[in-house]
Order: sequence, then C-alpha cells, then structure tokens
Amino acid sequence: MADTPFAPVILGDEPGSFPHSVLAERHPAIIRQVRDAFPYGPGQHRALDELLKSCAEGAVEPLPADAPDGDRWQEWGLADCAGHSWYDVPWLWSESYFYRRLLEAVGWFGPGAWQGIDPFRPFKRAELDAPETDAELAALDALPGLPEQERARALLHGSLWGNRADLGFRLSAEGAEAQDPVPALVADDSADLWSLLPPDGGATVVLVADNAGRELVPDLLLIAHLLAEGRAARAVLHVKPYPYYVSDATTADVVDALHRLRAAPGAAGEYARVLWSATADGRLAVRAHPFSCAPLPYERMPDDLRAEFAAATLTVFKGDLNYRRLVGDRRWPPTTPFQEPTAYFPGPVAALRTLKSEVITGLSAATEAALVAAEGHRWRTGGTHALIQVALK
Ligand SMILES: O=P(O)(O)OC[C@H]1O[C@](O)(CO)[C@@H](O)[C@@H]1O
Repeated sequence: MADTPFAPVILGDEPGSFPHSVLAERHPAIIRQVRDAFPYGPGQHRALDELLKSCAEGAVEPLPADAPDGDRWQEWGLADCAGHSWYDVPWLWSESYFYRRLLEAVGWFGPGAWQGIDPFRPFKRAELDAPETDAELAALDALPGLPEQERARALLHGSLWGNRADLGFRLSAEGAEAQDPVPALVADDSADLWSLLPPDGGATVVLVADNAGRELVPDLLLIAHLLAEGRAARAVLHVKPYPYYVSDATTADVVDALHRLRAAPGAAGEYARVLWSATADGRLAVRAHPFSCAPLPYERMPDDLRAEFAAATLTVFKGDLNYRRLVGDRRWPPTTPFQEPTAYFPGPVAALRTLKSEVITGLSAATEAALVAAEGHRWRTGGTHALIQVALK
C-alpha cells in the first residue's frame, strides 16, 4: 500500500451528491415501503416514525442497553459515531446502521411475534416469482449443447449482470433496470479467474453473495456449474445473517431460490439437483457470518474469516456493496490498481460488480477518460457498467 495515494473515506455530507441522496431520499422511501407492506402495530409504527425523524434531522443514537449485538456494534465503532449526524460519519457506516435500526423498529430482534420476520421478504419474493425469472431460467435450456468454456463464460456473465437486480437500487434509480447495460466491461480479468479454476482442479471457491432473487439464482447456477465440471471441489456461499440493504440474500433466500430452481423444468431443474446433492454431502456450504453485515471494510475482518478466505483457492465478492467493503469505501483515483487496496486480502480474490456507487479502482487511463467523456459522472452510479477484477497472490 506504500505507493497508494491517500483516498478520503466517503461521507454522505455533501448535498446533491449520490451518498447524500441515499441517506436523504432512499432511506425514507425504504421506511415508507416497509411500513406499507406489513400490518404492523402501533409500537412498530412509532418506532418507524422515530427512525424517520432521526434520519432526517437527528444524530446517530446508541442501541438499546439490551440489544443482543450491542457489544459487536461497540467494536464496530458505535461509540465513535453516536451523537454525530448520520451525514457526518462514514457513509458505509450510516447505511449499515440504518438497516440495523430498521430491523429493530419492526421487531426482528424480538422477543415477540415479529421476531425474525424479514421486512423485505415481500419484495424479494415478488422478484423471484416474476415472469422475468421464468424467462431467465428457460434460457438455460440453450446451454447444454455448448462447449464447457462457453457455458462457464455465460454463467459467469449471468452472475455478474445479475447484480443489476437490486431492489434498493431500483427504489431511487427510476428506470435503471430498463436501460440497456453497456456490454463491454470496464475491466475484465476473467482469464485470471478461470486460470485459478481449471476443470477437475479441485478448487475451493468462496462466493460472498449480494442480492437474493434474480442475482442469487445465477450465483447458484455458477456454483452448480463449477461443482459439476470439477472447476470447484467445494464451494462456500456467504450470505447475510439478517435482512440488509433491502434485497441482500439471507439463508431463507437461499432456500427460496433453491426451491424456485428445483420447481423449474429443463436445465434449471438439473442445476437444482446438482446443488441439492452438493449441500447434502457438504460440497456446498452456506455461512452467515456476523461480519457480513458489519459497517466496515473487509480489511478489518476477524481472524476466523481471514483464515477461511486464506484457505480458499478463490474468493469471489459479488456486487457493489461488497466491492466498497473489499477495496475500502474511499475516493480512490480510478486508475489505482485493484491489487493495491486488496493487498491485505489473504488469498486470491475476485470482484464481480455492476457500478452503482462512486468507488472504483483498476481502470486504465483510457477507459476512465472514455467513460468521463461519454457520461460525465453518471457511469459510476448508473448500474449500466460492470467489471470483473482479480487479484492473484
Ligand atoms: O446490491 P449492491 O450491488 O451491493 O448495491 C447496493 C448499493 O446500493 C447503495 O445502497 C447505493 O448504490 C450502495 O450503498 C450499495 O453499494
């Protein structure tokens, strides 16, 4: 990291900036949507009102004294952030704490009848049940006739572009889904990725998942392919321990996605059978580590997680938020080599991400110049560009 230029941490304090709009507009919109989606009682409505007020004009408040994860949040910086405006603490921290507080407001942490009821479930289910998902699954029937490398590439790109299916993003980026993605990737290290996963190579692949539904389904299909072709002998899927950033995948969402696949006709059902037997014999494991919902960059991961990533042949981080946490949520010069901010990572690491926030590394100067000339600042946050970046060790 010695040669890496100083890159300031992103805050949400600049009116008109993208991070500011997430705090000022997206979070209130999410509260409204959740409130409308459930027959909550007066206590929950009051708690949601208080959260709305706090987000709009207040300061970050401590957790209740009996919060089950109070100690963890102290470790994660709550004492430093409490009392400050949501806009003046690191944006990554504010966003994560917002979801933590929202879950508390609706009773997720219990005790009581609402304990464990995911406030985002109706949105995630609607997406999984949408006709677009049927069409995407039916398209898999074209794959069995193709050479393995082409199938592998198609499934890798399916997983990559699946990251556009992000419900939180769509809430405030009206029309984003309808815009055509720009097919050329702004960075493409996929040759390095495949070099780590040759057929019958016996690799262990860790996939740090992002969204449920139409992102998780192609992630699972990619895993099924890696296992079926021996490109991976074992896979570990990391999901969130609690609902987060609206559509992030939890274990319940993995179960829903697997049921959806298993019920599908044709090739999709075949992939489901591969996954189902791999979970039964331990070749595919699901983990929900508390740090997956931490408001911190992965550079500060705990030792057990570091050991797990160190033992993997390749760890794949999906999506925008995981990218922010992998490289650090900072204003890097875009030409900073991806290898520099990920130098701390204990093994080979890949990022598959569509660009939905301002953080970016690893671009060539020519690519950056072309993006700026064509779109100004918009390419960073519009969700129409994507990248595959790999840091080999
Ligand atoms: O689902 P993804 O790809 O992680 O994207 C979620 C992104 O949405 C945001 O809330 C705003 O873009 C970011 O904080 C986050 O990076």
